[in-house]
Amino acid sequence: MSFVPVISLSPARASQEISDEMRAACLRNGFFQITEFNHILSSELLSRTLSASKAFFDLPLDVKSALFKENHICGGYEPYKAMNLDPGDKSGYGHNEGYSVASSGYPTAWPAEQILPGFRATMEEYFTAVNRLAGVVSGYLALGLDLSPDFFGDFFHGQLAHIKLAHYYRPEHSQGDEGSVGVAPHTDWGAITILLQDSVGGLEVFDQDSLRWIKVSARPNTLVVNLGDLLARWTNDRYKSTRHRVTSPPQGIHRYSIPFFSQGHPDYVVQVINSCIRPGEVAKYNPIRAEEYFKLKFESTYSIPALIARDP
Ligand SMILES: O=C(O)CCC(=O)C(=O)O
Ligand SMILES: [Fe+2]
Repeated sequence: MSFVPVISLSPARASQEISDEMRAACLRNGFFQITEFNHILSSELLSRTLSASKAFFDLPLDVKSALFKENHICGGYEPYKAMNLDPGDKSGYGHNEGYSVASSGYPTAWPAEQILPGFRATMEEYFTAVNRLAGVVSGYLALGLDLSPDFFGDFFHGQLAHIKLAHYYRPEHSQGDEGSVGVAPHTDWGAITILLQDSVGGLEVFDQDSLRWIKVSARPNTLVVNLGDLLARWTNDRYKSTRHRVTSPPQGIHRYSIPFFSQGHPDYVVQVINSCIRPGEVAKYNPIRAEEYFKLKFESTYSIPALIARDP
C-alpha cells in the first residue's frame, strides 16, 4: 500500500470499498488523499477559495494586522512566525502567515467588504462545503471501524471547526536553509484535517513503518485528509495521528494552503471506543470534553501569551 493512498469518493463506488481503503490508511499513518468528491465540493469552489486566499495575503500588512486573532476560538490574522507547533524547539517558528475563519456563531475578524469584495462569502461557502465533506469522510471512518455510519454524527453536528489560510514564503534575501521551516514537525490536534493546497508542494509525513519523511504530492482537485490526536485518542491509538511538517518553498516562491480543522461539538465527551480496545488492553485515555481538550492543546502551543490571557 502506498504511504499516502489516493482514494476516490466517486458515488459510483461501493461505500465498503471506500471505507476499507480509508481503514488501511488510518492504521498506517492516518494520512490519505481524496479525489472525485465533486458531488460534495466542486473544483470551481476549490480554485475560487485559493484565489481569495491569495488576495487576502496581498493586502497591506497594517490592514491584516488590524484583524488580529484574539484567542483560540475566534478567527483572525496570525502574523508571520507567530506560531510554533513544536514547543520544545525554539527554532520551530513557522515561516508562514495565517488567517483563520471560525465556525459560524463564533467571531471572525473579517476584512471590510469594500476592501476584499466577495472574500467572506467565498470563505463561508468553502467552510460549509468542506464541513459537509468532513461529515461524509467521518461516515466512511465509522464504517471502517465496524460502527454505524452516523457514529461520529453528534461530534460533527454543530461542531467548532476552523479553516486556516496559510501563506508560506522565505524571508527576503534568505540563503541556504534560512526560513526553510514552513511548519515544524507536529501532529494535528483534532479529529480530522482536510487540506486544500496549491501546486507548489512542501508537505511531508513521517511514515510510521519506514521511519522516513515522505513527500505528499500536490495533485489538482485532490484534498489531503489526516487524522489528528483526538481521533487517535478516541480509537485508543489504533488509528494514527502522524507527525508531519511543511518545508518552505524556495526563495521567491509562495505557497498557499488551507487546512480545515475539525474540533467537534464543544460539549461532546470523547471516550475511547470500546471495540478499539483489544483483548488484554485497557483504555489509555480518560473521557474529555472536546472544548477542554482544545484549550489545553492551544495553551501549550502558541507563542503569544496575550492570546491565552484574553481567553473569554
Ligand atoms: O500547509 C500544509 O501543507 C499543512 C499545514 C499543517 O500541517 C497545519 O497547519 O497543521
Ligand atoms: Fe498539521
